[in-house]
Amino acid sequence: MTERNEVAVARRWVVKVGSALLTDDGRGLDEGVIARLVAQLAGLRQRGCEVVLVSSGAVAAGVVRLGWSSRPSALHDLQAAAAVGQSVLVQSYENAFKAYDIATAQVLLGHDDVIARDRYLNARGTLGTLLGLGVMPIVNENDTVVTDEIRFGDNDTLAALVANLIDADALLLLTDQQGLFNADPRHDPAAELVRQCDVHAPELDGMAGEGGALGRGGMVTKLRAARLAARSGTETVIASGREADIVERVTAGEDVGTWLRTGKRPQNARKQWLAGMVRVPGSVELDDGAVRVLRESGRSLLPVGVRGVQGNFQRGDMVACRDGSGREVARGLINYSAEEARRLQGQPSSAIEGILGYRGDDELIHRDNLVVL
Ligand SMILES: Nc1ncnc2c1ncn2[C@@H]1O[C@H](COP(=O)(O)OP(=O)(O)O)[C@@H](O)[C@H]1O
Ligand SMILES: N[C@@H](CCC(=O)OP(=O)(O)O)C(=O)O
Repeated sequence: MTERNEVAVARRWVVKVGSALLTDDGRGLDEGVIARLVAQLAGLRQRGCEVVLVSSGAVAAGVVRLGWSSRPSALHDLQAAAAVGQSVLVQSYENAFKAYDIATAQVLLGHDDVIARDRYLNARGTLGTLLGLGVMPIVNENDTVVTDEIRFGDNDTLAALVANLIDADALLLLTDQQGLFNADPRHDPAAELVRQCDVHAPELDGMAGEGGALGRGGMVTKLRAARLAARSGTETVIASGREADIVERVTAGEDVGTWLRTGKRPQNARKQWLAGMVRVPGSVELDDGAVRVLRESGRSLLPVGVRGVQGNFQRGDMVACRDGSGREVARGLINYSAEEARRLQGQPSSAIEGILGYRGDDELIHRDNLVVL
């Protein structure tokens, strides 16, 4: 068993492909790279893994499709290019995945979708459903509407947030270098590849440099992304998308690229992250049965087990769950507003539609979004 076994056991993957790799030295999409990548991702799926693809390349593809000679600098031109190029990009992927009988889904996310908790739950639900359906989600930033202040800019950060969102076991950042070197190899020919390191090791900060002409963030954002991904216990590997069979080799646990180790089990880390959320605008009081079920069987909280609702909160807010004596037994992200929760308390989930007039989630708080204290 190699040390990379912790990577090889990963079943849920986020694979991110950067512009530097995809875009044929700025001349548009490199269809050869896309075809090879898609073949490998189809293979990963065949081996029983779930995959979400985060792909850059919209702006570069749009610039070429519009017949422009270089990447513009004005925001609206960049957004127009992204809108045009995104169609080209997903069309290329859809064509390529079709050969493997895999349907694709375009998922465009912005900052609010992964930070605001109601949208967070929606994005999480949709991605989970797509994975369950065997579809390949292809994620990019919603470049057309984001403004400078709130854009991720680089897709490394977006990929890490997607990894948090779906509790990915591992994140693979494919770029144009073999991995993270101890200095930028473009400027230092003696630079050596870091094969593995604790993701939080401070010495990594001095090694990671800026990106090239095409990519946006360089290794700085890849390192930051690996640290973000570690919050949900996700292991990160940075590797070269130019190397043959790279996806297969990384996912099989071969010692290739740079492995940034989290050193923590996924579930614990995600729960720690949830537990660390500071704003708790309300609480629900549970009956004894619900307290027992949460404590002993780690199940979801259903409306039927709730006796009272305090405070004012929205869907997606963190809410404390208290026992009859007011002691906090758990906390989690709630699926309904305070006003709705008040109407649902004590009721069976089958009554939700009749009470609210729409069919929401069966659970008040799903067990994946619940931390028992
Ligand atoms: N320590 C380092 N090790 C490897 N690459 C580095 C390092 N520091 C900076 N880089 C640069 O980061 C670039 C990859 O990032 P980037 O251009 O943003 O690509 P992508 O589009 O794949 O995200 C590499 O081409 C490399 O020149
Ligand atoms: N959303 C942008 C990608 C931003 C970008 O270049 O990211 P990356 O190459 O991953 O650093 C696009 O599709 O053009």
